Amino acid sequence: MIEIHNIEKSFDGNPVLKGISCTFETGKCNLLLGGSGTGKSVLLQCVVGLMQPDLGSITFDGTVFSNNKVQVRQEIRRKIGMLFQGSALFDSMTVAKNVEFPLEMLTPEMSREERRDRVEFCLKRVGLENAGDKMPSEISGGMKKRVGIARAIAPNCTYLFCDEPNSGLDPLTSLKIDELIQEITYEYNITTVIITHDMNSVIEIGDHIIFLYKGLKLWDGTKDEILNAQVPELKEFIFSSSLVRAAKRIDDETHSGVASL
Ligand SMILES: Nc1ncnc2c1ncn2[C@@H]1O[C@H](COP(=O)(O)OP(=O)(O)OP(=O)(O)O)[C@@H](O)[C@H]1O
Repeated sequence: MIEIHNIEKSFDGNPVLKGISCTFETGKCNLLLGGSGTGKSVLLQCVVGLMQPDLGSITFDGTVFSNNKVQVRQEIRRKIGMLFQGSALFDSMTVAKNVEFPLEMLTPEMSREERRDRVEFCLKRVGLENAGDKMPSEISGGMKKRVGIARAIAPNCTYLFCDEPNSGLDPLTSLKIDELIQEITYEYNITTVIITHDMNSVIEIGDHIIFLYKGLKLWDGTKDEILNAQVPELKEFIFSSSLVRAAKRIDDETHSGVASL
C-alpha cells in the first residue's frame, strides 16, 4: 500500500497540489481521475520521486519515501515499474531488448540466460511471444503498450504506475490493455496506479478511484459507488462522457417506460 499524506506542490507560487492525502491499495487498480491540469501527473511524479513535494509524506508499505536516505529511496525505486504515456520504447532496440533493458540496469546479478528467460516469460504474459525480434516501428500502438507493460513488470515490480495507458488507442484495444493491467495487478498482487480521464476505464477496472479537481482530492471510492457520488464537480466530470450520458438516457427511458413505447 502507498500512503500519501498532505502533499503540497507549487510552481512559482502557484499551488498545484493543495494538501492531498490518499492511499493506493495493494492488489488493486487505483485510478487517479480528473480533468486536464488538475495535478494528476504532478502527484504521480512526486510519488515516484521524479519531483520533490514542498510538503507532506509518501510511504511505501510502511517505509517513508520522501526525504529518506538515498539508499532507501533507491531500494523503493527498484520496485517501481512505469508504463509511460507514449510507451517510450527505445526505437533502436528490438522489442526483446526493450524488455531486457531494465533487467540489465536493475538486476546485474542475473545471468544473460536468466534475463532471456525472463524476457520470454514477460512477452508471453502480455501476449507477444512472437514479437521479440520486431522493432518498435513495426508494431501497432496497442502492441507498444503491451511491450511497455512487459518492460515495467520484467524486474518483478511491486508497484506499477501507468500514465494514461489508453492514450491513442481505439476503444477495443483500450479495453484489452485495461484488462491486461488488471489481470497483472491481481495475479502478482501489486499496487497499481493509473492516471486516466477515461470513464470506460473507470467503469471497467476502477477498484479504487481518487478524483482530483484543481489540486484537491474531492472524492474517492469504487466503480460501483462513482455513479451515485454527490460531488458536483465529479458529477459534471462523469456526465461530460457521451457514453455515460447515453447509458443514463437509456436507463431513464427504460424506467419511465419510454423505451418500450
Ligand atoms: N514542471 C512544471 N513547472 C511548472 N508548472 C508545472 C510543471 N508541471 C506541471 N505544471 C503545472 O501544474 C498543473 C497540473 O499539471 P499536471 O500535468 O499534473 O496536470 P494533469 O492533471 O496531469 O493534466 P493532463 O490530464 O492534461 O495531463 C498545470 O497547470 C501545469 O501547467
